[in-house]
Parts: sequence; structure tokens; C-alpha cells
Amino acid sequence: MTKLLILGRSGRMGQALIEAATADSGSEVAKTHDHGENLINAFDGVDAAIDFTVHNFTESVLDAALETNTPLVIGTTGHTDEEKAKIIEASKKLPIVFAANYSIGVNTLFYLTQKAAQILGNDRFDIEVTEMHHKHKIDSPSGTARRLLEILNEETNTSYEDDVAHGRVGNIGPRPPKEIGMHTLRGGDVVGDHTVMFAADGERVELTHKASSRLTFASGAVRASIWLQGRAPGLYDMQDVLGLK
Ligand SMILES: NC(=O)C1=CN([C@@H]2O[C@H](COP(=O)(O)OP(=O)(O)OC[C@H]3O[C@@H](n4cnc5c(N)ncnc54)[C@H](OP(=O)(O)O)[C@@H]3O)[C@@H](O)[C@H]2O)C=CC1
Ligand SMILES: O=C(O)C1=N[C@H](C(=O)O)C[C@H](O)C1
Repeated sequence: MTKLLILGRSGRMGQALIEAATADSGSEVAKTHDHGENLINAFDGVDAAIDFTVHNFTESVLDAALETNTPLVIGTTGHTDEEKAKIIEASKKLPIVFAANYSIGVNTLFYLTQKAAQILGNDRFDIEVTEMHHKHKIDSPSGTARRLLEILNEETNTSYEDDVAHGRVGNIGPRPPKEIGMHTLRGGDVVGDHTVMFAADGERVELTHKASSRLTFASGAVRASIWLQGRAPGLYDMQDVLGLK
């Protein structure tokens, strides 16, 4: 039985994680933590910690995990490059799963996006990405959309800095051929929708994933925390957990 620390107890994902970890026969919720509580005490005696909180809390979480030698599952999104570098540094000493999305469906979307980009390319096909989330989400584009863009950039020899256009407004002129459009929608209680579109003259391919329950992400993260037990230090993602690599 994997004894878990769930961080962000009162959050949308914190609540879903407590439900998923309680339902999974391989895990139990040993500790929970929320804003203002002692973090080192929370890490004491657990087999893994699951962090779906806010990007600027991650450094404290990494420090506590290193001090107590606790494997980590990080689902938080919106990290700066510096914060990502700290996760990579910590993974030299600890096993860490860090993924923008823990659902099996989205990890399949990552795979299909890579294959579609390899087959269709960006000569004849124009690539656009959309994401929609609930009105409370604080980071944009979503971590999942950022990962989709990374895959598309890798496969089409483009870069996030030079080729990704965030929304379009005004007299924008004709679409630059290699541009990748990125469009964020926010509203209501949408759990998480992502679409990658390949549009050419005469045809269009759309790959879409729609999450309708946060338990989808939570059960994937609990699975990752169990998978981490006995792993060597390193930076892993959900594709590793699912055996898709
Ligand atoms: N990888 C994936 O599969 C998924 C990732 N996410 C990501 O998970 C994160 C959380 O999302 P969600 O649950 O909707 O967010 P919520 O705002 O609902 O929850 C955030 C939680 O973190 C706590 N928290 C915030 N700041 C701190 C801090 N400085 N110290 C300690 N605790 C803190 C909050 O406590 P308080 O309310 O008291 O501030 C709250 O309990 C986001 O980054 C989101 O993008 C979400 C879904 C899936
Ligand atoms: O904040 C959310 O809710 C979600 N965040 C993740 C992201 O930023 O990709 C994953 C999921 O889509 C829900």
C-alpha cells in the first residue's frame, strides 16, 4: 500500500486526488496539506507526494521532498523556465513524474499529434491549437497545450518563440505558412478541452480530447505515484508510467 501525501487539499484537484487515492486499492491517503500548514511535517512518513497546486509553490515542495527523500508526482502547470530547471535539478536526486496531463486520453492525443504532424507536416497543412478550460484557471496556454506545441515544434522544425501566434487581432495579413496558431478559451466549468487542427485546401483533420471529470487526471496521478515506488532518481512523464516509450 503506497502511503500518499496530497498537497492542495482544498483545491479542485486536491479533492479529486483524495477521492482517487482512497478508491485505488494500491494507495492510501496518509497525509494532506494546505496553505499555511507545516510542509516538512506533512512529508514525514509518506511513500510519495502528489502536487497539483500553484507554480510558485513547487520550489518549497521540491525542498521538502529532497529533505525527506520522498518521490514526487507533479501535476501543477504554469511554471517559469527557472522553476522547470529546479524540477530537473531535483530529479537528479529523486524520482519525479512531471506531466502536464495525467489522463490516458490526452497522452494518446500527444502520440496521435506527433504521428499526424509527421504524416501531414506544415507545408500543405496549417496547424492551429485550441484549448478551453473553466473560468478559474490562472495559466495560459494550458500546460497540455504547451506540451502539444512542443511536439508540433519538434516535428515541424519550428519554435515556440518565433512561430507560435497567440490569438490574432487587427490587420493581421495573410497567414505566414509555418505559423502555429494558439487560442485560449475560458468559461464556466469546462474541465479541459484540447484540439489540434491541421487545415489544408480541400480538407481538414481535427484531433480533439475532452475531459469531463477531474478523476481522469487524479487516477492517473495516483497510478504514477504507485509506479514511482523503487524507481531510480530521474525525470519521468506519464508516457513512461503508461509504457508508451
Ligand atoms: N497535470 C494534470 O493532469 C492537471 C494539472 N492541473 C493543474 O493543477 C493545478 C491545480 O489546479 P486546481 O486544483 O484546479 O487549482 P485550485 O486553485 O482549485 O487548487 C490549488 C490548491 O493549491 C493550494 N495552494 C495555492 N497556493 C499555495 C501555496 N503557496 N502553498 C500551499 N498551497 C497552496 C490552494 O490552497 P488555497 O485555496 O488555500 O490557496 C489549493 O488547495 C493547476 O496548476 C492546474 O493547471 C489540473 C488538472 C489536471
Ligand atoms: O487547470 C486545469 O483545470 C487543468 N490543467 C491542466 C493543463 O494546464 O493542461 C490539465 C487539464 O487540462 C486541466
